Amino acid sequence: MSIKFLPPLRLLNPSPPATRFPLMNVGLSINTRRSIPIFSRVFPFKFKYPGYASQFSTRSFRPGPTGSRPEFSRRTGSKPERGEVRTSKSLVEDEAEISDWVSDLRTSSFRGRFISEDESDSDMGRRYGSKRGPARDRDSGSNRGGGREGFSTKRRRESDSDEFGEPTRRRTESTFGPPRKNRGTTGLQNEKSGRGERDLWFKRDDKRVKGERGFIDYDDEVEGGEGERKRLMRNPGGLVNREESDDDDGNGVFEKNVLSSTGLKEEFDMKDRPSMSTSSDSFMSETRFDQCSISPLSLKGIKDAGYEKMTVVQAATLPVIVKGKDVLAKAKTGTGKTVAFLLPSIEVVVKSPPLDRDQKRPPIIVLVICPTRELATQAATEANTLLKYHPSIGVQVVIGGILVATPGRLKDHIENTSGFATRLMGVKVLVLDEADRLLDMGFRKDIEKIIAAIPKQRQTLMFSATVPEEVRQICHAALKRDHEFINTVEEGTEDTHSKVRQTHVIAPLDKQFPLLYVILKDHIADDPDYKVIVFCTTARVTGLVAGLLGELNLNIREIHSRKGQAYRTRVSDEFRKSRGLILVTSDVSARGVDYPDVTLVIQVGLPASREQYIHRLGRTGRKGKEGEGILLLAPWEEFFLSTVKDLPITEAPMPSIDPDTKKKVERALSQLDMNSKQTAYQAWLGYYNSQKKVGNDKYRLVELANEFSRSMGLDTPPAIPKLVLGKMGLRNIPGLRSK
Ligand SMILES: Nc1ncnc2c1ncn2[C@@H]1O[C@H](COP(=O)(O)OP(=O)(O)OP(=O)(O)O)[C@@H](O)[C@H]1O
Repeated sequence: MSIKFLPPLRLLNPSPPATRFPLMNVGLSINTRRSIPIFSRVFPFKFKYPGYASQFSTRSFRPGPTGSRPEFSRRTGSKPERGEVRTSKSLVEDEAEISDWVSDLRTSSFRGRFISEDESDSDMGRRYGSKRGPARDRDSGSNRGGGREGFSTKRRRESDSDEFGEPTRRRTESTFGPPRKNRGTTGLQNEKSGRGERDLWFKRDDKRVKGERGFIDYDDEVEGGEGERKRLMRNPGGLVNREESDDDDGNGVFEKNVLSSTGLKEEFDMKDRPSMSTSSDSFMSETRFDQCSISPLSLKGIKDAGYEKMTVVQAATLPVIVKGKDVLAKAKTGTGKTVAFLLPSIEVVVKSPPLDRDQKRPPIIVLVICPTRELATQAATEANTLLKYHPSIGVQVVIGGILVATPGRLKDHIENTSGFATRLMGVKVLVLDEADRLLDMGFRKDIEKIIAAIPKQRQTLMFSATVPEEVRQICHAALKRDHEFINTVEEGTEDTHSKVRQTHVIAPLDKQFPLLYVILKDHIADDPDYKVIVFCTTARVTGLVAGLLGELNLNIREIHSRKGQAYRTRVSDEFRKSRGLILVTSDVSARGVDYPDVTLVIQVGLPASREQYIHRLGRTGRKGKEGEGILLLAPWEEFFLSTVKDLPITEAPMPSIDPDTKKKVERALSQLDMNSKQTAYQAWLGYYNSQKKVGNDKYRLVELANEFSRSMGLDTPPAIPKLVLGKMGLRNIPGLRSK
């Protein structure tokens, strides 16, 4: 598989000097934990280590009206505070499902042209002495920031990874205004926490001003099926589901090259790390982008995107990242993490010395890894937005690029594409988006390979809405020891948004289809502008539920691995723009997908993990909006609630199912074709077989599967191929029929 580089855009003019970062006023409480290996501690107000003391002013923090704690508890290193290494359960299908959503992005929308011009004419080049010649890692050869440990040194049980699907982001349109291109202002500008703000002071003390130029080159590929395959090899129970999604483990490779920017940048130091006001759900800071040391051309792109103020995670991480620190950042869903890692990464490209224009293979300077192709696409789209004006700055020399990729294909290229490994030697910034997902067993081997293929001397950024303890324990594999853990989720508050009401309904399987119908009907009656996502456990079960709801005349769309790329892209776009629609989906849509204004998220059946519950729920209540989440479980799945007991999930009053509704649902079920029930049954069995708490007792598992079969209106459970039963370890279990 080869990577084709499309002609990049031309840069026209050097950019004027960037503004510095004088003041950062963030409107939210942030926990920034500074951690140092061995002495991992939380220093909410006081920074014990001299290196940081110099960065933070001794000014007292002004507490917010809530009198809350300070922000930025910072931790360096990732020594676990407590708690065991949580095992992760291997599964299953859907993370590779998204693979082909984005083929349209191979089109010219991302293409530009590259015209190399004589740099000597560049005003910037004259003034700031930009060098020509091959890009090089200025810091190569040393690892001043501290060592990184290999995965092998970390404890983690390999047998059970507990996540299985991560979707993607897409953000062509914002809930806060017209499509990005036309947006002038956004509602976000008005979304202040209003609760006790504190100032963040920054001081520029290393006043290096440089010319910069960049070349963005982007190759987005299908997510790594390989890692998933390996994972499933270890977990035969997952094979059934994986087989469901094998068909979309796309081989498509598409790319764009965007010639990026030149900007003049003054480096800044953060003098003070101020406190934030404490609205646990306000995600906006008081800091405007134009107060920051960002190249003016990026600022123009930001303005066009309708962004004026930074979100809290952006304000919290930018000053640390631009100082060159490794960062592990945790911020709630839908709070702008993508821009948080892209913006400073772009600045690194912009600052890099120019390449010899004859260089055929410009190095990759920033490597962004996302678990799914869709997420990679969204990140690239966001990068494109931020880089919108960079092509006009007239840079004549390509100096390097940004590559957004999924782990599997990236690994393939490292192994099979000639010259690719050399290009990777230019990597200065590695970003792991959805870091916890990328570090779990499904991807870890690929990530190890990738990390081995890029320079040790680099900056690494990891972002996610969930950072479980085991990730903190293994993150040294990628991060320097003195990295900072920036947690924007205030300690003592939930990982979910308080504006999202969460309830659970416990009902036996035979009641679940009618209940789902009643819940949806009620919601539609309440809110004519409804926009609902229904998450199901596997692709096949998703197909079945979609079929059923369609038979019941609800306005539904479905997205899962069994649907082709063009269909998914179309449905995804439609759902993004529409109201009055229900999206029935598997976990391909669980992480990162940026659908605006989702009013309700329903999760049917056991979520693969606590993290997966949080990410799925995070499809609603984005950018500070309200939302609702309902978790529909069978009584034997109730144990899951203990894994999310810190979240405010209350018991919902049991909706009543009248006899007519019951009959209507039964009739609709009887209309569904037998094949969809058979495949759903098999997939259901595979999914729960891989869920330790359910799958450990095979006899009980089969009883439950047959209960599910009856809930679909079948008197006799469908027969399953012997081979599949063997792989699942279910041969000779009473109650199963084989063929
Ligand atoms: N400073 C900003 N002002 C206004 N909107 C912003 C800003 N930064 C990002 N956004 C928008 O906020 C939305 C959510 O951003 P993003 O998808 O990056 O969130 P996230 O934190 O990565 O979510 P998830 O955890 O679900 O992946 C996007 O539509 C994005 O365009």
